Amino acid sequence: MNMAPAIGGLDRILTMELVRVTERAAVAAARLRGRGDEKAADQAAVDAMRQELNRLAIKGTVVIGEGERDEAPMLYIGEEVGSGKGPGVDIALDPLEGTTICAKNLPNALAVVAIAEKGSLLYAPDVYMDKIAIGPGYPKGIIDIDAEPVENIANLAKAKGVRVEEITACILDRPRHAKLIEAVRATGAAIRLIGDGDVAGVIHTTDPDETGIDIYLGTGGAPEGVLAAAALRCTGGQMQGRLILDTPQKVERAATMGVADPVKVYTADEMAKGDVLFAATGVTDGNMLAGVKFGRNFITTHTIVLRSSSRTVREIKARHQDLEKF
Ligand SMILES: O=P(O)(O)OC[C@H]1O[C@](O)(COP(=O)(O)O)[C@@H](O)[C@@H]1O
Repeated sequence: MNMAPAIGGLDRILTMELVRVTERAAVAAARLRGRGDEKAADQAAVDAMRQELNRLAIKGTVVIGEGERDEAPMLYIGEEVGSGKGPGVDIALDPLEGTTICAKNLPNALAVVAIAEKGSLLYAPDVYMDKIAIGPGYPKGIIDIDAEPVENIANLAKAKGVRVEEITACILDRPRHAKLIEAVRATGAAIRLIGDGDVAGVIHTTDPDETGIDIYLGTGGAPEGVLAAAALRCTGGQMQGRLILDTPQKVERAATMGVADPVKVYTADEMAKGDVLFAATGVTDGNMLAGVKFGRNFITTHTIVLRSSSRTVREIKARHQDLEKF
């Protein structure tokens, strides 16, 4: 008997179940923090996440995953997960978002998963995506991926009621962003340059008082873009993303995944439709989530779990005493 009726599409009990999925992946990765071995940490997170996903009462298909089938044993695109006894759902995941961050034990590595109704997530190929994002509470239309940074930042400062100098933009520290960085600095706004981890970068815009980040700008992975969009759908922020399909092969590949217009600008609503559940657990300490702590008698994890249909934001700090399970 199903005790928890589906409200807004997905069974709400899944929201809490999802926490275990990212908790386990985060603990597995955290055991390999700071060891300089990206691959080992990623594999540990993948194995732990797969094990927990397979306990969920869903018929899940990984649509945003760790690459193609031939790259197994990673959680590949098209892999079926779950017990097979529940509803069919789309799953976007990154068992270790920020593999290098974890290997160096730097801030903001996360274990991340999003679940949506079948056919609701953008099937993004593993290409780059141009992204712009701000948090909730601003009028629609104040950011535009095609506008100059000066315009987006001025609009945001005005809507926030602060001076441009009091705005902070988060940008991945990459040579490809040299012009963008110059343009943002020319506005007078501050930049937080991050080495990796733009899912966290986008999510940080949803709570500027806590994180100090007002806007995310720049180019990162498209799969990470869909994951971030899923989070923003739940918190009410605004995001735009455009796939960078700069070769005929990429255009063709995207077309086989259902992308008819190669230059389309997707909003968060278009990248993650319907009822969406999202969970992220800190692997390393970060601006929003604490990393995994290994104590004498228990392991501590810190997770946010979000749901779009209710806009609920839950923060779960868990003490895991049954250490055998980890
Ligand atoms: O390192 P690149 O090629 O600039 O790609 C940027 C992407 O890599 C990341 O920084 C880290 O991704 P991984 O966890 O796969 O290492 C993402 O957050 C970001 O979207």
